[in-house]
Amino acid sequence: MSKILVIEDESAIRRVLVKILSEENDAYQVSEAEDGLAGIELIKNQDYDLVLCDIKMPKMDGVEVLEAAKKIKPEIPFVMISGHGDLDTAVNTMRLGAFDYISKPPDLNRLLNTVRNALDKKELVVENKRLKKKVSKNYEMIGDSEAIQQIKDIIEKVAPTDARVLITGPNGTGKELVSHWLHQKSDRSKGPMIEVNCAAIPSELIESELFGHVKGAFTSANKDRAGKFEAANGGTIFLDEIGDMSLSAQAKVLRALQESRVQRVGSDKDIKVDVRVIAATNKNLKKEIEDGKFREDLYHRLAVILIKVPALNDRRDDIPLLIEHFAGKNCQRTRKRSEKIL
Ligand SMILES: Nc1ncnc2c1ncn2[C@@H]1O[C@H](COP(=O)(O)OP(=O)(O)OP(=O)(O)O)[C@@H](O)[C@H]1O
Repeated sequence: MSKILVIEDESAIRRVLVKILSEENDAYQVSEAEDGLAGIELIKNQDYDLVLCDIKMPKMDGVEVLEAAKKIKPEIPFVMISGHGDLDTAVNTMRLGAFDYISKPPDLNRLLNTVRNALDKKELVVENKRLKKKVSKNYEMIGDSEAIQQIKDIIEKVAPTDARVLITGPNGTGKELVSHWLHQKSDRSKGPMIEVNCAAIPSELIESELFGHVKGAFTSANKDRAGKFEAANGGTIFLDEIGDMSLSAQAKVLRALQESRVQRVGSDKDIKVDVRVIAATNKNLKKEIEDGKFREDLYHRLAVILIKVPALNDRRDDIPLLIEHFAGKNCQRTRKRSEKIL
């Protein structure tokens, strides 16, 4: 069922619109308001999937209705109805967030197409929200221990800055989870989050993977290819297991960090990139530096903020919560009833 509201002060046009829409589809449930004030009251109290709104009306005009509705229910698409003298205003309302406009007298085909498109868009917006919620649920960080609280506090403080972060801790302790939240809570969250597992890529391929290559740079390079740094432009790159990166790749990453530029393998052309770097490792990088396996200058560039995720052994209070969480998830997946275990 799609709930549509028609706000129009000219009763003849309002009646025509309500009739056309109600007869077009049984799933359209159409309500009407005879002016902007009555319309905005209905929008406040009901959930509409679409509003058709006249521009020129007494008391509160269509632009004011649109602006007020965007503040309280921004997800509702608006289709503006424009008369003779207000076509320019109709075009301008698109900048204020209107989905589209139709002219009076309404052309049947255009009206129905616009209504269908607007309803589709609403569905997509709602679906998108639902999926985002689901994704963030999958990334929920469980734990009440002081260590986890501190990590959450640091994430809140550091995420909105562009500071580089090095996350250390044993395998499986949630380093990737921390990197996810650093990205999600940053201004870059609308940009890409590109993850590279440096340990999983053979050392001879890592440079091409990170920085891309040009055709002919090596035997299998049969076309130009962008690397992960370019793909992460405007967002975040997560270099997981950075302690396993070769020294020559480390040198190139260092240059990328210092100059915010990369060069594809086989090319000497600089490409500017705007990328926030988050790295993680389960290795003791200080020890790796002593052994000559990790560059000290790179360490200092990466560890502007250092987040240490402790092993579960050092935060045993979190174990029952994690057991409940994973058991519950498993029950959901297998559609079994979850029971309290501990
Ligand atoms: N505190 C937590 N709350 C909920 N799930 C967690 C938590 N810590 C870890 N997990 C889950 O455990 C799994 C491993 O976590 P994650 O990949 O973040 O660890 P990691 O430290 O990056 O591991 P690795 O060193 O192997 O890359 C993931 O499925 C993650 O969602």
